[in-house]
Amino acid sequence: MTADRALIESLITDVPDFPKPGVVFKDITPLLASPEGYQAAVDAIADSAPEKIDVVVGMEARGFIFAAPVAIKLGAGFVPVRKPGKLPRPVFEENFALEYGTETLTVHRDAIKPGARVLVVDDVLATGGTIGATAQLLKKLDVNLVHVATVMELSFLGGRALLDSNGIDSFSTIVTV
Ligand SMILES: O=P(O)(O)OC[C@H]1O[C@H](OP(=O)(O)OP(=O)(O)O)[C@H](O)[C@@H]1O
Ligand SMILES: Nc1ncnc2[nH]cnc12
Repeated sequence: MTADRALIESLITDVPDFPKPGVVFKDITPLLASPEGYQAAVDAIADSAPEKIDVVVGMEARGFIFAAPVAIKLGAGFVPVRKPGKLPRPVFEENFALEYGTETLTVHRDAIKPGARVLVVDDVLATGGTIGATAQLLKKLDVNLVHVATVMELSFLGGRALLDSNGIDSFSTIVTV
């Protein structure tokens, strides 16, 4: 394990039974509060991009925290995928299930030019519902989803299967538990 990966892993804290009994919540706030840890996570995600990226997509809310600095670092644009009722112009939307409930994600219908090379960034891959729904939104926008990167993967929840079924063949994560 590299020193950066060990640092990042050490700064993510388990919180049992949040937001409901039986869920072990991975709290990234200590990582964000560490200048070295946060920088290392942003650098590792930016380095994971396999080719030139036009647009980095981040999902509300924790995805924004990593996706926006990665976009700046790559010289790319940033496009938010948001929860319902937040984007002011016409949207595409997708409903899905996650570890502790159900959710809907939306994106502006004209957010990204067709064919643009897109990197999707989020904090956690758990069931894969969030990334799967985002991939469906990006299909509607007819863009080229080049790579998906997260800070952490909860491998016991099997999210990779949903990535596969959504045609995502390029995925990386910094920490796997
Ligand atoms: O792989 P999945 O099962 O979809 O879970 C991962 C998602 O869950 C969390 O978001 P959450 O919906 O809790 O919202 P937040 O970012 O606003 O905290 C996390 O930030 C990921 O986006
Ligand atoms: N266990 C977990 N910890 C943090 N974020 C999550 N998103 C989905 N499951 C999660």
